[in-house]
Amino acid sequence: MPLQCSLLTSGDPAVSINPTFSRIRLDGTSWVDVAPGWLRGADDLYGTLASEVPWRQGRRWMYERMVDDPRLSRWYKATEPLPHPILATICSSLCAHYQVPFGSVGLNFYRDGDDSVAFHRDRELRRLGNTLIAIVTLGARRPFRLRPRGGGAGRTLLPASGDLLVMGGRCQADWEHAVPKVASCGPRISASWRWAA
Ligand SMILES: O=C(O)CCC(=O)C(=O)O
Ligand SMILES: [Fe+2]
Repeated sequence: MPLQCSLLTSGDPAVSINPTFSRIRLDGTSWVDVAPGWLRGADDLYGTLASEVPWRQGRRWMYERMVDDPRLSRWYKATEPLPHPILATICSSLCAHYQVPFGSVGLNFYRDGDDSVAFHRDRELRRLGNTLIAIVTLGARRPFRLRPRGGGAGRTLLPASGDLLVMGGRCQADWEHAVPKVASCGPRISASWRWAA
């Protein structure tokens, strides 16, 4: 599906040279950084990844039967060739900004508003009190929701194409996040990198 063109989101992908980071404090120990327009050319990168990544259909057991995950995904091991060189540049920029070694990249493809990911904590990080998950949005803007595990008010962010969102601190231990289904929207790919202390 073609995406709306804009000067910042079309063209060769590149990390912005003067991004603005804002930190949203979720509570005393969990936070989310947001850097709007962090990646330029995000719609072009969306186009390349949508057509060239060998997407996989994940499946899981639910109520005693196997169901398809409502999204496609592809995780790259550190040793695997990446589908676009900018993914390595993004990883280096994130490492430089946060001064930690981010690892391999995971890609998720939400084909339309019916694709989603339910509230969850990232499995391998959920017992840890100091983690970073950096997510770059490519394509459609969709709500990204956060809610405290113990109950209470949540937050809804609306990352647009090229925006960077980074969950940090105890965000995996104490908060859950989701990309809920929406009535109608274009396709979105998220690219994510993880680090744990
Ligand atoms: O697509 C996103 O923005 C979030 C994906 C996510 O939370 C996950 O794959 O664990
Ligand atoms: Fe997640």
